[in-house]
Amino acid sequence: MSVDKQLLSGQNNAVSIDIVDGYLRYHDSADVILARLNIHIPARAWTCILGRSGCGKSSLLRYLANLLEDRVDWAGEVNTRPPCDSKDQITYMAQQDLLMPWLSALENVMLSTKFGAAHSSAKRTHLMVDKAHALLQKVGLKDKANYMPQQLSGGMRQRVALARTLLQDKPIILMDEPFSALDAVTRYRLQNLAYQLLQDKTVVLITHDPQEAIRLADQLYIMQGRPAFAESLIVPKSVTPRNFDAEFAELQQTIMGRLEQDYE
Ligand SMILES: Nc1ncnc2c1ncn2[C@@H]1O[C@H](COP(=O)(O)OP(=O)(O)OP(=O)(O)O)[C@@H](O)[C@H]1O
Repeated sequence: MSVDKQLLSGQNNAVSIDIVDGYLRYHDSADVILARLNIHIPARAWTCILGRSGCGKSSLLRYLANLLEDRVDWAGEVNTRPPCDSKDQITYMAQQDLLMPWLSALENVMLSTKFGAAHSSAKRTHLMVDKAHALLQKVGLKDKANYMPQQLSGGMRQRVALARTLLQDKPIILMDEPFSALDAVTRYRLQNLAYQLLQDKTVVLITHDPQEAIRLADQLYIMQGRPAFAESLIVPKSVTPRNFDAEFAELQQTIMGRLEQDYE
């Protein structure tokens, strides 16, 4: 497929990840953070991960995103299917929007195109600008393309970050509490938007919010213990994003019980 066609259509290659017997320890600490960690992350589905503060959720995500590089000892397997270099397949979206304050919303969405731009043709650049505008429209910020981050609300900034994530068009999206700093309604709306826009992606969402996890999860894990392992919980059969019902409430209660136990 030509670069232009790829840009227009998206890569659309589905990738699943299996973590087998994961073990993680920071070089500068004697504490083992993760051990015997087994997680199946299916392609084109949402895998949500909960766990007490400090259990190692971000460490796991950052390791998968290749952000910990030489700072940890890792043992165990991370198998992607189809086999691929996960570095090329992953976009990481953090709790903080990480927008560059000196760039406009549009330029922030296009940030990834600045790297390796040496080979960019004028046609490709033009195409990316069009695509960035189209994505800003999708996230409801069509009229804010030239706004600077400080002129946008927290929810708007996270929508710019979402558009930036989409522009990269990688099959795997790792989200580390992307909605946690937002008020309840903005969070709810952004969950729906992200769900809608990331339907063909393999998504891993770390959250502290059991309701968020239950609304969105096709696969749900709780990390617990010291060092932490992951337990899979069965989610309701209803379609996501789920509405609140008896099954939802029951699972929420189960999760709260597990989390509470783990603080003891
Ligand atoms: N660079 C580091 N060196 C040593 N230990 C670290 C480092 N970064 C994090 N840790 C430790 O690893 C453990 C897991 O941290 P991590 O941020 O992954 O937890 P978390 O589950 O994401 O927490 P939270 O939910 O509060 O964000 C913590 O005990 C933390 O102190």
